[in-house]
Amino acid sequence: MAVATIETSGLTRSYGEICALKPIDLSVPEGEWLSVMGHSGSGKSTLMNLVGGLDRPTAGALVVGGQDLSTLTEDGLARFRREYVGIIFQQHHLVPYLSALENVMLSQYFHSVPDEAEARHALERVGLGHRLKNRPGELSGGEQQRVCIARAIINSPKLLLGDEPTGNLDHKSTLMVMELLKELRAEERFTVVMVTHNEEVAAWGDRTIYLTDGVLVREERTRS
Ligand SMILES: Nc1ncnc2c1ncn2[C@@H]1O[C@H](COP(=O)(O)OP(=O)(O)OP(=O)(O)O)[C@@H](O)[C@H]1O
Repeated sequence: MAVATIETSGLTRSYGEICALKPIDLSVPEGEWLSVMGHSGSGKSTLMNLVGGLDRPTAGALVVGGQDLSTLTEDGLARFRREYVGIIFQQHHLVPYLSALENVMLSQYFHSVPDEAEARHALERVGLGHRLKNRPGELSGGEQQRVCIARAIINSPKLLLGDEPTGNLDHKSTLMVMELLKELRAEERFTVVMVTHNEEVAAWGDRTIYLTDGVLVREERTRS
């Protein structure tokens, strides 16, 4: 898989009676940073989960990096996620009794072979070279989120997904995390899809789409 383009056509996801995502046509070029906004329950996470191969569409076409995700087997989807996608959640999902370094190495374990030097380097890149041995409970919210970023980028994903990654952070930590993501993206050129409730966070992207009740109602270019 060479490039992280996303192409959807009539992409739909229903949960029984609930149509979480009405047919959506979306085209995200390689390297774009797309922000996804909308009120609670508008379908933001549903869309993010689909493009990240964490969920399957009910109908429509979904092609990411040239792969039609709707036709992949469970194993194929798992491989897609492993080789292609990095995810940062609002809840950190760090293991509380493991150090920052061990948390990053744990994710390597699922992708390939744990490599301490590589994990250390990833933590240094997010400015945590001095906090390797600390457990999540000993780190600030912003630092914990930076461990998550190290974990997400360690396998050089082509697509980085964020589900409210700064939702629990104060203004200063939010700025630090966004600045860090911007720097990493300038170096690695990955495509970003970031769900947020915060206009200021959305403005870090190139383009913002707005969902209402599962419908893409509006889009805005945030940067030239
Ligand atoms: N697994 C599920 N089973 C049933 N309904 C679901 C499921 N996941 C999401 N939904 C429903 O789909 C709709 C869209 O949910 P989604 O989580 O995508 O919204 P969201 O915009 O991300 O909301 P929030 O900002 O609150 O996280 C909601 O009505 C939600 O209740």
